[in-house]
Amino acid sequence: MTVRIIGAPTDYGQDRRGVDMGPSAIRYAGLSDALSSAGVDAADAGDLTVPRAEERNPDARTPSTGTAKFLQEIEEVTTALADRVADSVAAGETPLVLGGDHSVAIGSLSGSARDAEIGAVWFDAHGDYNTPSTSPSGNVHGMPLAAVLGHGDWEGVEWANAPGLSEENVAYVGLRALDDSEREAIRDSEMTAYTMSDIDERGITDVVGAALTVAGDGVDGVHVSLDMDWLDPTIAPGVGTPVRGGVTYREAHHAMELVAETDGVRSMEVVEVNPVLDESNETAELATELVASAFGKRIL
Ligand SMILES: NC(=[NH2+])NCCC[C@H](N)C(=O)O
Ligand SMILES: [Mn+2]
Ligand SMILES: [Mn+2]
Repeated sequence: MTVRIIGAPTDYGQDRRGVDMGPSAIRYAGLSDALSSAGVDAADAGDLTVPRAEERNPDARTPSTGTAKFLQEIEEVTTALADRVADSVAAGETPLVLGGDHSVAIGSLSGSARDAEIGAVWFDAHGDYNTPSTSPSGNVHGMPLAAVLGHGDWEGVEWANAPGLSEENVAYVGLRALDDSEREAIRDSEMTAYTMSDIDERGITDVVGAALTVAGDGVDGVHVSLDMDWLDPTIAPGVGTPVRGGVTYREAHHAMELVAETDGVRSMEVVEVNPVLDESNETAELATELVASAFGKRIL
């Protein structure tokens, strides 16, 4: 199996600078070697070209509601990313996107879903199901799932919609921080949502197994989206929107080991690593380890 590494060094989806350095931090943590030790061929396509915010639209950082900040920039980045991801899948590879903030998922998912039906497992503290009118922050990293599914204001926004992904094949794992409107929208949707409480009650093995089944049901493949704030901030401090009560080190590894066992992984992304907020690159190192587990690395 060839894993095609695609860096997406963008921070346009949120307010805390530095997450654009995520791809460097993850490579520096030894991603290629970790993938080789998992037994896959790693081919690094380098980074997408992302224009600096300072050159573009500095005023757009002013907090606002009723909007989606840097939407023009995000459209440019994610449409370029979608092409790279689609090309990689078409070449028989498995693309691995390195964020960047979670807005990159718009590109990963629409690229992976081009000419195909896919499912998605969303490992995240957050629902990322806001629309410009429901978002409390205007940050697009809180909206990518709504965008690709065409929910609310995102309906008919062609560059952002991924018609090959339907709600029935989306499963969240580890939710614990939802905005009120988001909570309602997720309940009303056809998506399956496993919260941290479900993990407490059923255990990680059961929950991840169920999520993979939902995502993989009747589709051509599954996209795995790993937001590093899914983990507890004590082990993954280098993220912009940390939330207490996340999964442990072992739960995370075991979840990724289960991902590797499915065989159906079509594409993956690891996002929200912010080296500026990190402690000696430990979040990037953990991201690297988890990716290796997701691609088959085993203890014995
Ligand atoms: N990918 C993330 N870290 N998303 C955090 C989203 C936080 C909040 N729900 C918002 O929409 O602003
Ligand atoms: Mn998150
Ligand atoms: Mn997220």
